[in-house]
Amino acid sequence: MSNYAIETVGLNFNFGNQSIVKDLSLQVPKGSIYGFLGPNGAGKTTTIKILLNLLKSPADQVFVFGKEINSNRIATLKRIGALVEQPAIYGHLSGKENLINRCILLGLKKTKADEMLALVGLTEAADKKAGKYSLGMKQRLGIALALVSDPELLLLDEPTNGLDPNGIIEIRNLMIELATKHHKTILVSSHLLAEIERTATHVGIINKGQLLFQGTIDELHLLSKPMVEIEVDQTEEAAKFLASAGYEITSKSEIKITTPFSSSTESGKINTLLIKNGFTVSSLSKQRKDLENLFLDITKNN
Ligand SMILES: Nc1ncnc2c1ncn2[C@@H]1O[C@H](COP(=O)(O)OP(=O)(O)OP(=O)(O)O)[C@@H](O)[C@H]1O
Repeated sequence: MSNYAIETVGLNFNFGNQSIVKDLSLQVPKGSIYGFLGPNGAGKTTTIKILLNLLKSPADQVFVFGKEINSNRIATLKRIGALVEQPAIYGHLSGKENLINRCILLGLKKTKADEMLALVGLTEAADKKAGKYSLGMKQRLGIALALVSDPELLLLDEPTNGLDPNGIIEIRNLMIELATKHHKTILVSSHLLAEIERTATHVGIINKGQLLFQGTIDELHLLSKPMVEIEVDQTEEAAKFLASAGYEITSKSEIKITTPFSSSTESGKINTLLIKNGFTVSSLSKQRKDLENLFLDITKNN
């Protein structure tokens, strides 16, 4: 049995003669929150639509819970809940009525509506017209609608797009709760790493339809090389001096210089060298490149 909720094997997809997804091999482990990252136009929505069989993939390139999607369409889709682009909500109906409608459509008990409202934290707003909901509440209702059928896999396409910081935190917490308490596998797309780095257990980064990185969030962290940040006076001269002493200068501003970290002893040597040569070092610290910059680097070089 496959350990992956989703596996694509060298997936290719074209719109006309434009190649949109290129040799994409995604591996989304069961139970993970998989952050599917890439800048605008990278091919995230297209891939999610392929996973939902809204766009047809070539045979034997897309597997959901180990089953080829084209030949197991209905059975597979029953196991997936999705929020792609705008949630399909009736604005003139309350949140609860929207959910009841969905329950009727799927032949489920209406009591499921209350359960879903509680799950996404909308119980108090149950009877309010959904058209009057804030953007964040609409997204949560969209997720509740996707969850009605109790799917094992949830595909969320940029669910935090346009939300304020509170809305982002609410969706983030909801995803964590769904994965940890309700054992859902979640694939969530975003163009901002910062939005999902505290939520995701795994990350796939794509640009121009190609996978540039895939691994656990810890593996991504390992890629970010540690640096030594030195706050010093006369940065221009200090940088020249360090360069002449054989140190690589990665960046320099009016107040600080950065150089790659090699060891604590080496950092100590830099400190001593600067002080002995008349510079005033006000601080020297080891820093890791933040993930957002790492993400920009990975996508920029593609
Ligand atoms: N129906 C379509 N017909 C032709 N080209 C399309 C169609 N849908 C998307 N594209 C193109 O496919 C590429 C990938 O688009 P996609 O929406 O998958 O990217 P994305 O990573 O989701 O970006 P965003 O974050 O902007 O939504 C873009 O160049 C887009 O213009």
